[in-house]
Amino acid sequence: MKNEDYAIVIDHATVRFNMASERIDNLKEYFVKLLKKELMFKEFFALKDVSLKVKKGESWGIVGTNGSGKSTLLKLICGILKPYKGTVVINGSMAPLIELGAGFDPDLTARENIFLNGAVLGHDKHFMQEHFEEIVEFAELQNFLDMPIKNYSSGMSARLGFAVATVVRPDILICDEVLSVGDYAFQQKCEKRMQYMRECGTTLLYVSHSAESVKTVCEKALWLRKGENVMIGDAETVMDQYIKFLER
Ligand SMILES: Nc1ncnc2c1ncn2[C@@H]1O[C@H](COP(=O)(O)OP(=O)(O)OP(=O)(O)O)[C@@H](O)[C@H]1O
Repeated sequence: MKNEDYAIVIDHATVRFNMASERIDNLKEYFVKLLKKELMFKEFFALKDVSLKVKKGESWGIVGTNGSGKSTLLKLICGILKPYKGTVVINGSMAPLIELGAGFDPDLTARENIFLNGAVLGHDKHFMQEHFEEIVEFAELQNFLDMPIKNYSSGMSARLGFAVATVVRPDILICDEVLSVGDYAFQQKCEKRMQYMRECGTTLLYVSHSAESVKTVCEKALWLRKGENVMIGDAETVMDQYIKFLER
């Protein structure tokens, strides 16, 4: 297979963080230690030698317990983090839904934020005007449009974020657990939209703690544990093994 047939190629990627190895209580203490070169760090590898090849149009679930490296992997793919070792190659436009409220200004109203978030995703004002009603309708927030986002609940922000990110079909849609804060009915609606996008050819990466949701939405899955790739394969098989591991 040629490289352009893949949406994402991650080759032996390692992500390293420097973590302070002692407690520092304030900024002054930090700078004194920094100037005296007394700051002690220890290395922490959030991802260790992970490889993944995602073909265009495939849908992948990424699973693992808390702290296993799922968000780190998504941030690596979105370019928020750079690999310490290894490489990441992306082919196509990307709509990342990674952190709740990312791309929103809390002091602006929902109406203003729709345009702001649209601009962050590369859509001009005219385009956003054209799709405004559709976004609001999907998010079901007609009555809250003139409220600042800081007064939104986490579920309401997630609705709006998902509605804006999926108004056009991106080549690659990346969904972290932002959807888990939505209520059941909205999660079902998002699942349906993800399935529809998948049918239209969008490549999907989806982090979820719900095995059922991953099985419904994804054909493939990657299971991470302590930053390492435990299992990779079709979603049914990986999820069954993962559930067995959780139930031990
Ligand atoms: N900026 C950072 N600096 C230091 N360590 C970090 C940083 N970001 C993440 N980590 C560490 O990397 C590890 C993986 O974190 P990550 O957020 O990728 O886990 P996760 O699988 O998404 O977890 P969760 O299910 O809780 O969301 C954790 O141990 C976390 O503490």
